[in-house]
Amino acid sequence: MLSITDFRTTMPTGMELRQALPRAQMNIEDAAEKIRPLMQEVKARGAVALRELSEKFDGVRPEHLRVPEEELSSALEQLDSAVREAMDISIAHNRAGHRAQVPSERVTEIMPGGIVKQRWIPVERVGLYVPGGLAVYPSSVIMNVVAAQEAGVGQIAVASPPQTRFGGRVHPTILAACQLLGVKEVYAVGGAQAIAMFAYGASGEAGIDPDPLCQPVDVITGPGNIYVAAAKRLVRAVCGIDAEAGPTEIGIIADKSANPALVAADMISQAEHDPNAASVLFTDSEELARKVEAEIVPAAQATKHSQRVCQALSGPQSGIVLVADIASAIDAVNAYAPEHLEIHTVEAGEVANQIRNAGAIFVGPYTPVPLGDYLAGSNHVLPTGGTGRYEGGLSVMAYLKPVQQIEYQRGALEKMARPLTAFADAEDLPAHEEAVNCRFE
Ligand SMILES: NC(=O)c1ccc[n+]([C@@H]2O[C@H](COP(=O)([O-])OP(=O)(O)OC[C@H]3O[C@@H](n4cnc5c(N)ncnc54)[C@H](O)[C@@H]3O)[C@@H](O)[C@H]2O)c1
Ligand SMILES: N[C@H](CO)Cc1c[nH]c[nH+]1
Ligand SMILES: [Zn+2]
Repeated sequence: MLSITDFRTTMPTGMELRQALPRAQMNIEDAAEKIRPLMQEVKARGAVALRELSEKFDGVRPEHLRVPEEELSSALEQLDSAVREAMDISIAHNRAGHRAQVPSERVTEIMPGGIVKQRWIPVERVGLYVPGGLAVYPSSVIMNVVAAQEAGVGQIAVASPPQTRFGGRVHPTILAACQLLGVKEVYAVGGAQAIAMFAYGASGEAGIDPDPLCQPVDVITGPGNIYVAAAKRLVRAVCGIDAEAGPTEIGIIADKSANPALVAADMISQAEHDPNAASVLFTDSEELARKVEAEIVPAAQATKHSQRVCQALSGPQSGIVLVADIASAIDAVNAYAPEHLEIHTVEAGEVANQIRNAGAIFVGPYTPVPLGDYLAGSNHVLPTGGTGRYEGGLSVMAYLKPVQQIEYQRGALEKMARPLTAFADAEDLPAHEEAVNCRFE
């Protein structure tokens, strides 16, 4: 079921290594070309286009694109008590984790009478995407909303696909999570069309919706399938986004001390998200590789979402990478930059310290990815497709702008007049020096 890439005798380096590792064939650029026209439709025709696109991609035409407030409150009233309790724990853990990320304002005295203040200002309005195609993700409501709230964002809007099973409404657990967190602006809009609605704003349909239906936002965050990730890439010129958090990936570094049943279970757990999900094992033990394959085949066939799990595990994006030693496994992982990385080796903490590129790192056999998906207090919205080489997971920083505030007194500016004149002369910008010198004439 899992393909084998054998680097034990020779391992490529640099660009060649990146290309030799298991990766999905469908790339985000191809997906972007497919959805570009539909995003222009939303920009031009607002709610009318949103309803047409829902019919085409979600198989249902939502009556209310903007979810009425009564739907939100009744969803929370009807929420199962065990799920409510789990959400409460997740919210508390995530609040603690995200509050600790908020940087404090800093004032630096550069010279007597001259200060630079580093401020962190939240953006005004954000659009948060919550997936709802093959599975529904109330946990992603918590991951997005708690991070935005802890950053101090004032206006929070959420979008999630309309569900055929619920007559074109957003899934009730997603609505309940929104209500629990005090989010009142929720849209039954999914996929790339939701990202377009947030980026460009959308007019309402005459006689049905308020007009405008949705105002444009400053930042869009949240996970989704390849079309959602591609749409976020396309709107980068008009608003901020978090990392490209596309189809899920798990990388596992394991040595012969690892428990093959746990490794197999964790690879299956993330494969169940999407047929395009990737599960890759990096190991220096051929014996472990054999045992994992023996565990994974029957387990993948028996699990509830067997079809998409088997498709994900046998696709070109998944497999086993055999390496000469754990140092080579670390190099291969750094070249791959998995969304999630689990470490099942002796001295797992030391291996973790050598990882440079991964969305989140899960250390030891008692820290499986599903813990981070729901309850660990870390964020599960994480970079995929190798973007973890230069982007991090969702945090309060996605919603905060660093702004420098500068204040010099007369004496400090006077001291800087001479060197400033020299700079302005060197750049042949005499009006710059005049703007300073005129203050002292
Ligand atoms: N990286 C992360 O942080 C992270 C976190 C959670 C989930 N995920 C990923 O989110 C994804 C959720 O995917 P999903 O499909 O279940 O839900 P989704 O909400 O992301 O996508 C569903 C939407 O996709 C659109 N769509 C479907 N087929 C299309 C097509 N052919 N062309 C254009 N648009 C199309 C539809 O509009 C639909 O509303 C999974 O890939 C999962 O692995 C990633
Ligand atoms: N593993 C996903 C991140 O890629 C997050 C998630 C939500 N629910 C279950 N899992
Ligand atoms: Zn998951």
